[in-house]
Amino acid sequence: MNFQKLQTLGWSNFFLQQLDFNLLNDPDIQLFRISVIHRDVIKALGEEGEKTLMCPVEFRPVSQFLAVGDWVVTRQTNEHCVIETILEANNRIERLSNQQRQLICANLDYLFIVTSANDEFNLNRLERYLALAFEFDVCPVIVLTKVDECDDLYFFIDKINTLKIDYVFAINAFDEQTLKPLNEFLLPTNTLAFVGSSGVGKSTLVNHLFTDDAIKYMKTSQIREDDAKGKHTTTHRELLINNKGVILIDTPGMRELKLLNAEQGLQHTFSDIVSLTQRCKFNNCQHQNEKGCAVQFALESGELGEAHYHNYLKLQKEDAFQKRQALGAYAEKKHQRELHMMYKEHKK
Ligand SMILES: Nc1nc2c(ncn2[C@@H]2O[C@H](COP(=O)(O)OP(=O)(O)OP(=O)(O)O)[C@@H](O)[C@H]2O)c(=O)[nH]1
Ligand SMILES: [Zn+2]
Repeated sequence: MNFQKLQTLGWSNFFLQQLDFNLLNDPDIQLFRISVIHRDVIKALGEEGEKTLMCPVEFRPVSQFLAVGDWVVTRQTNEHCVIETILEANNRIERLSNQQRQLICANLDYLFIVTSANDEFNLNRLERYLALAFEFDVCPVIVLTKVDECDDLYFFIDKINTLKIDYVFAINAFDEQTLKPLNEFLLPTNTLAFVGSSGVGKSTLVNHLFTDDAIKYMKTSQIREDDAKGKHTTTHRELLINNKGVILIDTPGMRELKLLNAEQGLQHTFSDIVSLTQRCKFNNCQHQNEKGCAVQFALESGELGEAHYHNYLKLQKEDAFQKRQALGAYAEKKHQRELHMMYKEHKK
């Protein structure tokens, strides 16, 4: 096996230790890093480039067992290259979708959390992204974009500093000088992913950080697939390596992670209920049997549909649960960090 080649794909001793060494002499055995998961089509990068893999039934549904960025051991049969083992990952980002966990990506070194120095900026949202990074054990890097467009940079920086994060960068994507400090993360075999709201400048940043070659590579990395109906659909490659050897994971799931910020979405989606709650007699109304509850009144009069209301309650509960879970891990990590700082100060 050509481990040198595999290392350029992010292979490390952590994975090597998991291998059964008898397997290494078996000519039918190969190692791959998953590069695309599109419905049932799984592609992966290995010693000899990209290959389509077969996923056996015990690893289905795929989204619950396998993520882009995972390492797998495969066995070549007459017809297929079949996944035999999924190696334990350094980390895996997942989310709950219809009560089921869904894997999004695996084996990240850094999660770039992108936000912009304008109205989009929201400390709450940043906290939820950080919570996600800490929950799944990925090192967060906060990138504040569009600093060229704001008057008071320190308004934003001061807020970000309250989060006590090691890596914070303020950039103008079109000013090379401001991008330079990011080079410390752009090392060969590092795997990165970007999250952040739409329009904050993720693609712009990726295009700048990943040199011209990589952009061309991204543009030409469309893959044509036959879907079940025999039609051609186009997917793009979800794990990319630029000419410096930096690895980028960009999956649809990663882009949709903004859904984590469900609270605002809920308020928006159920604005009719939210405005009803503002008409309740008591500020702390639980909308159960309280006197003067506008919600109960609207339910009784039929102004508010039962199903609509129950859907709101259900989603609100789910969101609160996810937030508690995530913030729990975040609060814990923040606490540990503060202890560590105190300890360091003390030693000085
Ligand atoms: N002035 C300024 N504009 C920027 C900067 N970064 C990005 N932009 C602009 O912001 C707009 C949105 O940038 P995108 O890179 O498409 O944002 P995105 O986060 O990828 O958005 P989605 O693809 O919707 O998720 C574009 O018009 C960019 O040119 C910056 O640092 N300064
Ligand atoms: Zn009420």
